[in-house]
Amino acid sequence: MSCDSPLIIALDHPSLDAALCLADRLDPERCRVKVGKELFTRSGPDVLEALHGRGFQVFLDLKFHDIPNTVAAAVQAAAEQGVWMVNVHAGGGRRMMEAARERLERHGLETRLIAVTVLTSMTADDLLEVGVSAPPATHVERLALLTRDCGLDGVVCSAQESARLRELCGPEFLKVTPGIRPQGAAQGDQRRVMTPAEAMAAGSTHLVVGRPVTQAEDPMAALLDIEKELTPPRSP
Ligand SMILES: O=c1ccn([C@@H]2O[C@H](COP(=O)(O)O)[C@@H](O)[C@H]2O)c(=O)[nH]1
Repeated sequence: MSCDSPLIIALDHPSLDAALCLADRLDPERCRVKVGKELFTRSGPDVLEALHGRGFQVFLDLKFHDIPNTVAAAVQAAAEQGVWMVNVHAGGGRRMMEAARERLERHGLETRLIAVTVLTSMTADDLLEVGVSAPPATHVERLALLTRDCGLDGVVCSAQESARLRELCGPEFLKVTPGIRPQGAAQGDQRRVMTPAEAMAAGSTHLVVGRPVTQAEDPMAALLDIEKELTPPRSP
């Protein structure tokens, strides 16, 4: 099933049952879903089959980061399971990203391939501690340009960087942005955050939303509020 919405709901649940319990309340025409490390490690590919069976387009967010041959094989394995999108870490470098992209092309696999730039939980101080003295926005730009050069479809970045990346890499280059926090929502471990409306205005192409929906007392009401925030008011 195809979906026009920019929303990707992160199914960060500890079991297949818990993830499907939420998925069964979502409409695959109104959002995509994301399967990350916890859920995939616990449930394996079964979760992908279950979500595909319900008509969802799935972003498999395993952020592969390894030598080129290993990452290319992992990306191929993900794509062969029919996921809509898969990702690697841009920090794995040019040869790694090119190997992954070439592997998909060679096998005629149409899964979108994107690269994580700087995690949305990271600040300038965090980067400094791992040897990156550039501010997050500068490092994101550098990694996004490299990602585009390697022929990938886009990046994971924070919405705070979307406007600049739209200028640098063009509107078609995907800007998938976690760290989305509706007004008043708990920030948790995220650091570079924006509200849903701000993120769309800044040029994000997709918004990844986890806890503000999954941990809400009423997840469907929380999701509806976000959808309303994203729907432009109709002119009289
Ligand atoms: O830079 C990144 C890359 C991935 N994520 C993932 O997105 C969701 C965000 O969840 P929230 O609960 O809305 O914070 C989560 O699955 C992360 O693994 C990210 O946050 N930042």
